[in-house]
Amino acid sequence: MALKSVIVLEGTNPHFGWNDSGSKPSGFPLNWINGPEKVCKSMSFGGFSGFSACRAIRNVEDGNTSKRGTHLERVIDETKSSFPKPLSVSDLSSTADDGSKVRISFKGYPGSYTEDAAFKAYPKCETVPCNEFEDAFKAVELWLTDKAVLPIENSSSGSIHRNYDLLLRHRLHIVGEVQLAVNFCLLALPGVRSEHLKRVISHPQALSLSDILLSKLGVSRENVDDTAGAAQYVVSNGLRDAGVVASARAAEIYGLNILADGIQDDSDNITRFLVLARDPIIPRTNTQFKTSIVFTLDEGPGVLFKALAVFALRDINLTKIESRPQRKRPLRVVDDSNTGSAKYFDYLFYIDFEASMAEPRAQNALGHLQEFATFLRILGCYPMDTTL
Ligand SMILES: O=C(O)C(=O)C[C@]1(C(=O)O)C=C[C@@H](O)C=C1
Repeated sequence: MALKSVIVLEGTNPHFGWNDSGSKPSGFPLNWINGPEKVCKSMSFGGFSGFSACRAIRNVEDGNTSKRGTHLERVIDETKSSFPKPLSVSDLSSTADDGSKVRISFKGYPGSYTEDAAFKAYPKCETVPCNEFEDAFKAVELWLTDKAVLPIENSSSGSIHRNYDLLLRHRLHIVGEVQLAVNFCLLALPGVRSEHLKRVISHPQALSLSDILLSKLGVSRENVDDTAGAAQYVVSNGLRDAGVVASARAAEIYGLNILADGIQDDSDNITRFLVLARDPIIPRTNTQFKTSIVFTLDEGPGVLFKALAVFALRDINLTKIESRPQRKRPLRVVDDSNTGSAKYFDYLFYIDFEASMAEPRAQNALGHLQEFATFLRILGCYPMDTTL
């Protein structure tokens, strides 16, 4: 697959000169990290460039929905004439605007759990394997794919921090989430039995979450980038002393036998994935929506308490809070005349809350937060995945 060089303009969504050959992905992951990293400097809602979240939420009066609809709806209406149409919730089907299949980039090999998540969201999608998470983002930004799917947290091992950082560094929008019950299998080449295994290869998370069985087998563990990549590696090198922790679908794709099924230590092993796109979807209220934001605060007693109170005051349920170091400014030096200068770690706070940006209470909560947040960006407003 050849790559055309394109210019990326921030905040607009022109169709670039990418010529889609229509060919199926070869199965070899894409890898082309070479452009300058784009760092988010300003706060914006969705893809509506020129309209900051500050502007979108500040002028909204509590509970005020005029005949013309909410302020946010007016902003969207005003924006329609000059910008491409945002994706709608109905775009969570398997057809793109031009009727072709949705192309989804993901990190890993065919047969990985992330690819399973893409198929759960878009059963007929065409998946595009990538070498790195960043490649999956860039594939969308360069119009090579329509969407990207990436893991964000696991019920047992917690957050995938790298992807929180990438969400901020790139300007894609969260347009959906997928919750997947991850069922690990122990795989090996045909004819190999578990007592022949000296080592087991997989993604570090898959190995650590299958600790009970692997300890019983007394095998050594070898980390690779993804579960399906481990299956491919064992097959292509004909390794008869090595097992793999991966999915039943990976066993089928690479011709491995399943020696044990459901080997995860916790029977409830759920990974949550995000679906990202160039454009946001229009927030609605006819189904349960979630909104994801990232913000920073000044130092001071109770500032995080105040930030969280803007949601509690409006009866908005928080489903996730994560903090990450501000890599651009990891330390804040504060001059205190009594004790000298103090050094604080500076954090970004990521919050998911259960409300749609079409609801006044969500707009009001963010308007309130904006009064004391030093930075605020809405990462996306999207339908909740309530299925497993
Ligand atoms: O290796 C894979 O198959 C993946 O899709 C990645 C990933 C992850 O990074 O969290 C996804 C779910 C599994 O729990 C293990 C690994």
